[in-house]
Amino acid sequence: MAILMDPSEQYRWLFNLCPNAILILDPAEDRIIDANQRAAALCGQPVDTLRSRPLSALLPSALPQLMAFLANPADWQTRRLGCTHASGATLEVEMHLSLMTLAGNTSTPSPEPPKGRGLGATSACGAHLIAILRDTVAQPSGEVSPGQQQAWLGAIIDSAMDAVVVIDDQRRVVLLNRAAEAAFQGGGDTLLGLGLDRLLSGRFRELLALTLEEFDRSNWNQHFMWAEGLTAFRTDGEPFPVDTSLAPFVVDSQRYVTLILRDARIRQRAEQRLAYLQHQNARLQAQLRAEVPSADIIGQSAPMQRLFANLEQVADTDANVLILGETGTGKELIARAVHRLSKRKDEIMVTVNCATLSAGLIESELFGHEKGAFTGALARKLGRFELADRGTLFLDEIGELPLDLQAKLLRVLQEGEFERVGGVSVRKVDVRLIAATNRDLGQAAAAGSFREDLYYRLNVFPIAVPPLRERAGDIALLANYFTAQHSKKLGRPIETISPQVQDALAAYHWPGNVRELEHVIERGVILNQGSRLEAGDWLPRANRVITNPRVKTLDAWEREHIQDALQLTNGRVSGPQGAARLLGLKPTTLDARMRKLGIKRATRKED
Ligand SMILES: Nc1ncnc2c1ncn2[C@@H]1O[C@H](COP(=O)(O)OP(=O)(O)OP(=O)(O)O)[C@@H](O)[C@H]1O
Repeated sequence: MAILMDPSEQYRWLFNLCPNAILILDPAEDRIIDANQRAAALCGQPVDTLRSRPLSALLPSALPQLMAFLANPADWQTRRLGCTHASGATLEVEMHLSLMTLAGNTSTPSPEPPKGRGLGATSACGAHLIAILRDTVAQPSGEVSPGQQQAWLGAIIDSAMDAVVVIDDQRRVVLLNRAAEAAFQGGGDTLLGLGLDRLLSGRFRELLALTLEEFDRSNWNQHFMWAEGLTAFRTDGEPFPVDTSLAPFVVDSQRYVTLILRDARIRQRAEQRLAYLQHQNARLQAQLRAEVPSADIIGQSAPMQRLFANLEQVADTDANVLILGETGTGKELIARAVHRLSKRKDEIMVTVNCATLSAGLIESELFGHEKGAFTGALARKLGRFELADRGTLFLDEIGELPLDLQAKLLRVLQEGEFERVGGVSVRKVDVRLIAATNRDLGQAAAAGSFREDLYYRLNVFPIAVPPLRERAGDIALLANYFTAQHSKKLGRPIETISPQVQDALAAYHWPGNVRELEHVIERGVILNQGSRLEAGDWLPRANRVITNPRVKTLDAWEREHIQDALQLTNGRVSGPQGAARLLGLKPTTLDARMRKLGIKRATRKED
């Protein structure tokens, strides 16, 4: 550790740092002139008290020896003698004496002894003695002298991996550790006293100036600043990137700032590693999902057979796929099947539900953001496009994507390029897009709420998933499939479904499609006692008959239907007793619908 101080301060500092107890004695006046911290600790008295004590009280047995020394300094050897502690106890110490003239020269021993005899004669020639005491008894454990503490602190600062630099309020370097010497490639002799500005980039200097102003405003009270992405220069002018913390402190009314400089390349490497791990994590999660046997796609009806044929045709091309269909018809299941049957099956499939992300978040979710791009962007984040690189991105409910993001999405589809939020560099990805919606996108495009060019780009290969009511033949198949699944899961011995149940299921309109059917069957399995699934209150009631469809818009009908469901569930939206389950919708989808239709949630406490 290198340090810059004025000479008298430096003397005091070194004096106190010395691991031996030092006393400056005036034998003629029989008094102790000065003592260091170690001497104070050894004698058990503060320095000020020691200074006023007669030395005959502190070193009674030493007086004859002192006189002998003054008579013939050449004879002096290190002596063992007793020293009195504040408590009255006698300590065993070794004493080494040197002669000090008033001019400050020391001699050990002096070749020319002072003239005269005795204490008075010594004083007359203006000589003082330096007595170095070393206690010969081991230091009791745990007791650390201030000098030792200073030495330790110096060693600790030197062992820090980060560069530590202390500057005064003129920005001159007054202390630096070994790491700082290595970082700046200069020793204490070059750097101490140097204006630190010479080693900082313009931006760093500005930051330092602003920080000092800030410290001034806070009256130099403890305050901490942190900045990243700065540049400092080695003494040979070579730049290096740093992150830094700045902390002010005051000693004897002098103001200082400690700068801890960390090589920013360490952080940058850690960030790259984090990005890689995020990517790996997403990839492994996707693999895990793919390994969980996903529900087979059940369907023997003619529309489903046509769908399967289309799906196989498009899967191993890289064409974008648009899956259309009412809610709960199995669009996500189809999207997974397209990915599984494609060349990208060993890569990740990343899913984003555009309806569940707030308008403010969706851009950074899709495209990522740079650190500090907006309030709360504390770290760089990869977007779903980057995570899906080389794999598939499934954009569910794409009809809900805000218009401004539709333009950005179009650019990725056309050029495979985008920028992170708050970023300037263009990123390239290789992503296959599968999108799904239950809205009529063609109509939305005609009405201007969806970009026409994007619609055409997505609509290259549309797959329409038929609603359950158009494939009545699949209802029994699906009912058997879900009964077997849920019986197994719930440990029920159900093997068949009664004809009444089959009839009721076939007669129902299934507005919530397959999801609704699955939930109904699950309820039936829970309530059923025997080995055959029997009819009961759990079956859906007869369909609502729309007597005069022209008096109500579809939205009004939907609003009323959702409100009915909410009334039945006491306003509860999600969970097993929630309206979403009753309607065969995902809670997030129901939430989005309610927002769109202006239906307010009564309470949120249970969700
Ligand atoms: N043909 C099918 N065979 C077996 N299970 C199916 C089938 N179709 C749908 N399901 C099941 O129905 C539920 C709803 O399916 P999915 O989430 O794929 O529908 P969706 O059309 O994407 O719904 P939403 O429009 O609400 O996003 C899932 O549990 C799914 O496994």
